[in-house]
Amino acid sequence: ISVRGPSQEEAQSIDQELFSTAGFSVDQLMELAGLSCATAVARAFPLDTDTTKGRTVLVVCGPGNNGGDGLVCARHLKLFGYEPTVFYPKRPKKPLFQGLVTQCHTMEISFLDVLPQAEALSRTFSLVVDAIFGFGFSGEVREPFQSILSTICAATIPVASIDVPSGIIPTDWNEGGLTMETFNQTGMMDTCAGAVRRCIYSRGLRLAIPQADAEPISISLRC
Ligand SMILES: NC(=O)C1=CN([C@@H]2O[C@H](COP(=O)(O)OP(=O)(O)OC[C@H]3O[C@@H](n4cnc5c(N)ncnc54)[C@H](OP(=O)(O)O)[C@@H]3O)[C@@H](O)[C@H]2O)[C@@H](O)CC1
Ligand SMILES: [K+]
Repeated sequence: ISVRGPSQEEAQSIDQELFSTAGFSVDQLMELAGLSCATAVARAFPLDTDTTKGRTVLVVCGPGNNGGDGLVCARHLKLFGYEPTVFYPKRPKKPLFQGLVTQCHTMEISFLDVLPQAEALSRTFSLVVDAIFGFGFSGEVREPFQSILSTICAATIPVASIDVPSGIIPTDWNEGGLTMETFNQTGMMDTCAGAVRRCIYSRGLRLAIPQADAEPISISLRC
């Protein structure tokens, strides 16, 4: 796999620019990001209506805005005909996130209290959407997310990562792109190589809002 994209710093500055000069709000951008990701998932993993499992998607959400993207993504996947289930172990007490959870409940999206073991997870779901960490991630992965990532990595189903595979610090990607070697250098992702090989990468938000005067950002993906 080889991915080229903006660095952590560039991604953060693009978002800051969208908030300030371009006048967008967080919930607007989050809605756009979640919809873009659901669209990318539907394209990469088309709905299989022949089996119950073919509709099932587990969306694992982290405590920041990447997790918010995941909640929006789950809602749109449901509208597209999938059966998303959400695992959201650490929930911020901000109205934005509480509203997103309420919206999922209203749409009869189930929430898990406990993440199943890798084998049960692979048997029950056709895909994991990884909305655990995005460009706000830093340092070593702390619990409970270390165990959660290990379980996801041990599962045999594909993983679709929103913004960036969780556990990766997206710096210096533009030098040679993000390669399997890069994944292997980042402790956590070492054990995840199998899962990463099967992941898609969606940075829908920044693709969806072109700026006429902006430097083009090249993103490419080969699996
Ligand atoms: N800019 C925007 O508003 C928009 C951005 N968008 C999306 O937001 C993403 C960036 O969001 P973000 O900045 O909230 O960071 P994110 O990656 O979700 O993680 C932060 C959380 O993770 C935690 N955490 C960190 N390191 C950790 C560790 N080692 N081990 C364990 N926990 C750790 C950290 O916890 P804390 O350090 O506070 O305890 C914090 O709670 C971006 O990638 C895109 O998907 C879109 O929604 C559009 C609007
Ligand atoms: K992610």
